[in-house]
Amino acid sequence: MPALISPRLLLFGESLSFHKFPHVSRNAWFHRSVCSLSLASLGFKNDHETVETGKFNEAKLLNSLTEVPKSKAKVVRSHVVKAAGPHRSLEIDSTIFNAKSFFELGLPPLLIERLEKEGFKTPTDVQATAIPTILKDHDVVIQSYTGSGKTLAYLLPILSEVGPLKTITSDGDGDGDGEPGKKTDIEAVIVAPSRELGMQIVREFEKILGPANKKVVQQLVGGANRSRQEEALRKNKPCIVVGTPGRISEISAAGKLHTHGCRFLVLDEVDQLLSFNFREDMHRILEHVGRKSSGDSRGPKGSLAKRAERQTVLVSATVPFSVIRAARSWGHDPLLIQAKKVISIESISPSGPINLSGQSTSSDPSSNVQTQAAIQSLPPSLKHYYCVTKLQHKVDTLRRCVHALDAKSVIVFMNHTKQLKDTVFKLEARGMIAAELHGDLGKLGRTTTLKKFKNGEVRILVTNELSARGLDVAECDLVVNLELPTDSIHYAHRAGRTGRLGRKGTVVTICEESEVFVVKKLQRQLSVPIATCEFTEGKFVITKEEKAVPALR
Ligand SMILES: Nc1ncnc2c1ncn2[C@@H]1O[C@H](COP(=O)(O)OP(=O)(O)OP(=O)(O)O)[C@@H](O)[C@H]1O
Repeated sequence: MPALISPRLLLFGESLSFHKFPHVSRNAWFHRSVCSLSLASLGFKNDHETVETGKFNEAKLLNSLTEVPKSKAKVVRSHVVKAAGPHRSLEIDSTIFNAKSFFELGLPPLLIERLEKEGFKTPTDVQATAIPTILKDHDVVIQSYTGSGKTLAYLLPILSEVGPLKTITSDGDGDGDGEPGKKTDIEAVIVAPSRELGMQIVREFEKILGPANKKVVQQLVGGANRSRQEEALRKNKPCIVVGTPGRISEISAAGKLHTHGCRFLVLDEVDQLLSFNFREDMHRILEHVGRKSSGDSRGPKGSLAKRAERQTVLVSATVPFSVIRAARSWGHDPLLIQAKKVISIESISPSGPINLSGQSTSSDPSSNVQTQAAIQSLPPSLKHYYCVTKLQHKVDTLRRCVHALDAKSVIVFMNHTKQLKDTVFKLEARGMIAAELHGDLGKLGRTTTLKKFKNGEVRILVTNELSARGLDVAECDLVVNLELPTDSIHYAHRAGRTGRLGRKGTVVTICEESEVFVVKKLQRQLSVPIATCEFTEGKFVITKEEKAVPALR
């Protein structure tokens, strides 16, 4: 049971920003010794030479692969991302960034130039660990908390080897075929479970590639005109495609997408892509994209030799054991990459729950697969609360919650479309600017709503699981569960829509008395304190501050 540390009543007026609440770091709970691999065992040597130092700083990278106590972590700079439209800017905690530049990670100069132009100066921890590992041709699983920059962690190594920004090799074009400019096949396939996420990844690629190179990447998402996508493939000959499983496999089955020579296969939100819904399409993709690894685990692959196999990158904030199993069967000596750790997947026990730190698994009955998968998926800067109310008062409690916290950009999660529509209607009746986002809306409706929410025209987005994964709205400062998520994994992805990239964020679960036990269970499973709160007379009142008992002990 969670230990109650201070059953006191805290009062905060509207004038006080909720960002100023005392922050309880989760890091202490998760500080465990890890089975980190050395750089040598990963094959990191001197081949990432930099002009600045003349030599790749191995010691520095080794530091990045081992746990650094927070107090000793270097603060590089404070990153403040500009808010779109009338949004305010939320401050980013700079400890998420390690003291390292993209330059030191072995990325090519053209790519670094583009990164600088777009304002990306310093890699996040997971990027600093993932980029050199992927550049060394390893198959990987990238697991780090929501909003920690996992997209660039795989996108940058791909652009180092594919497209116009890549490293120039001796044959002049970087593809090792000795024929500059010749390209017949797709070189990277990125799969995402939703249309919105797919489009977001495309935009991230386009941002880095720059306006002149937009055609290098093609989106193949469902809900959009398929023949137009096929026409673009034929005309533009992109080397990277990003899409949803159904659309990619459809176009591939029609013979319009040639991926047999593909070098990179990325499955973003892989645990969701492994679900039953996507089974057939994923099967086709795995069979037709690149050449699967032989599974021969003898010795590392020659990094200079041209790869004959595809490199498989699996990505998610939540990694259940099914993902570890998948990585083993689809990859070659796969590695698990976390913010400052690299763990051999072979060292993770095949039986029982997965312990992401590489330790032996716990005998604690609470440490089941769900717990293990969701743990470490939440940004440490998030604060979690729950508020008990009657079913018929939920929307009113939501309104009071938004007012009391003075939240500017709110995502409200519900489970059923009908109730979701009712909530929007009620919020609007109370003078709040709200909009619905769910799968029943048409493509145009979804895009427009999302755009309005991102630019601040809509204050409250009422949605369902469609938006729980990957949606990146920097200025979202409050997530509300108006209906409970089904489990800790769903809670983690919902919660992760706020507190992006080290920003502060608040998650409030509004539930009935009979549902409190579920919140307590989530607290235990996620090992985060979820305090009880109330909203009275425009004030946010913490009625009980809880301290979570770590799930893994
Ligand atoms: N090094 C960096 N410097 C500044 N901004 C960055 C950096 N890396 C990523 N970002 C920005 O941080 C935001 C969050 O990144 P991203 O969406 O990749 O997180 P994520 O870990 O994939 O989250 P989720 O698990 O929710 O999908 C994005 O807006 C991205 O552009």
